[in-house]
Formats: sequence, C-alpha cells, structure tokens
Amino acid sequence: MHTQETDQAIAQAFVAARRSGEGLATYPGPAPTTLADAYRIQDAAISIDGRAVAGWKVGRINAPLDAELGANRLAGPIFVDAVADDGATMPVFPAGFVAGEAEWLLHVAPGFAGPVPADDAATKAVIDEVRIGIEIASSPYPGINADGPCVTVSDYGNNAGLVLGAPVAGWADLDLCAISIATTIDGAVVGEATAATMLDGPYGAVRFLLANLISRGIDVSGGLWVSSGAVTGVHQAVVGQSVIASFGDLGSVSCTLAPAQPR
Ligand SMILES: C=C/C=C(\O)C(=O)O
Repeated sequence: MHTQETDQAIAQAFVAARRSGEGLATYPGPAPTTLADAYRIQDAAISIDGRAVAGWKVGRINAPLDAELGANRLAGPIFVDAVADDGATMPVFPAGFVAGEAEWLLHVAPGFAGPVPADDAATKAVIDEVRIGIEIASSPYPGINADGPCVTVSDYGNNAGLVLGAPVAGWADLDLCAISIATTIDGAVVGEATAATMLDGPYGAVRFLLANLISRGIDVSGGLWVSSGAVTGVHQAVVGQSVIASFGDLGSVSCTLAPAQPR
C-alpha cells in the first residue's frame, strides 16, 4: 500500500541515486500500480530535487495497459540543467537504463492560461516554436520500463535530458506526421518511422501534457518544452555511443552518451 511515507522514501531514493550517478539494483519500495500513486511519487521527487523544470517528456502507454490504467500516454519532467544543444555530451546512468529517442519538440508559449486546446489548430495557437530533437531516456533503475508505466512515471517518466536540434522553419504549415525520421546509433540505423503512428500526433501529446499538468496543480503559464514521444522507438544504448536523429530535409541532431557524474 502507498502512503505518504512510502511515496517520500521512493522519491528520496531516486533523487539520491540520480544525484550520485549510481544505479539502483532493485525498485526502492513497493512499486506503484496506479498512475495516481506513480504521479504522487513523481511530484514528491520533483519537490525534493529542487531543480527548475524546463519541459516535460511525453511517452506512450501501449495496449492493453492503456485500458487498464486509463491513459495512453505518460509524462515526466525535464530539468533545466538537462537541456542541451545539438552535439552535446549527455549524462546517463550506466548501471541503470539508457536509451535515445528521436522526437518532435514543441514549445508552449509563456502566458498559456487554459483551457486545454481541443484540436490541432487550437494547439498550434499556443505553441511558439518547434524543433527536432532527441530525448535521453535514462534511470538509475534498470527495470524502469520493463516493470511497466507506473514504475516509469515514478522516476521522472524515465527522462534524463533533452537535446535541442534546429528550429523548424514554417512548422505551422508542415504536416509533422508526414516527415520520415531515422535514428542511428554508432552508425547503424536502429529505427525509421513517421509520427503518424503516434496516436493523435505531436499536437495531441501537447494536449495530453497540458491536461495532465493542470490536473496535478502544476503551473503551465511560464512556457515549457514538450518532448512529444519516441517516433522510431525507445532505442537502448550504452555509454560512449553516439545517437543521431535525422528528420529528412529538416536536418539532423546528435549527441554522445557519457556517465552521469555526482552533483
Ligand atoms: C516509457 C517511455 C516511453 C517513451 O519515452 C516514449 O514512448 O516516448
């Protein structure tokens, strides 16, 4: 059973492991089995952590768990100090889980005051920038994804950073779901797809996120990045490897994975 004490203890253990750069061989407490419990742990960890949040990752919850849990996406914070530019070296947890994901990055403009937009046109109206990017998925706990979405949510949705690629000129007139994207790790193509496979697409991810954050009482008025979900897959990788996400004529964005250092 989850109590405030167990939530705090789990959150504390994840924050401490992330600060140390070390792994967590086992889940640090009773694993959450509902999204409500999982987001309470995430909220507690954000509060203990104390770093400013620059944006949020959105990930997919696949069938049949989407029906069981009552949501087909999940969210986790991306901290300001984990946002980097194209070509960056990105810290990850070598004893835990490590992956790179090609993603559309959408920025919700400062001043958003709700309500959550109802369709893509209304969603575009609250966005002031779109970029190509890479989400770094990494957690000190190796079972972070294998143990299911509630465990994923409980440790920041398995996020460890965001690589900001080039701004997309004329994004509002482009069909983001029509652009072929490829992910390459150490020179080998590990996935190719478009965002057409992703539920209601990148703008739908923004709507999900705004509704999720508002329901949790989180301020969404200051401007925030949305890393809208893995297009070509969640590609596991190891320290030292390079990840390149290619977005056709829009160009590519890359990073290299390095071990997290104590902070
Ligand atoms: C559990 C993580 C999943 C993602 O990051 C995703 O679907 O984008």
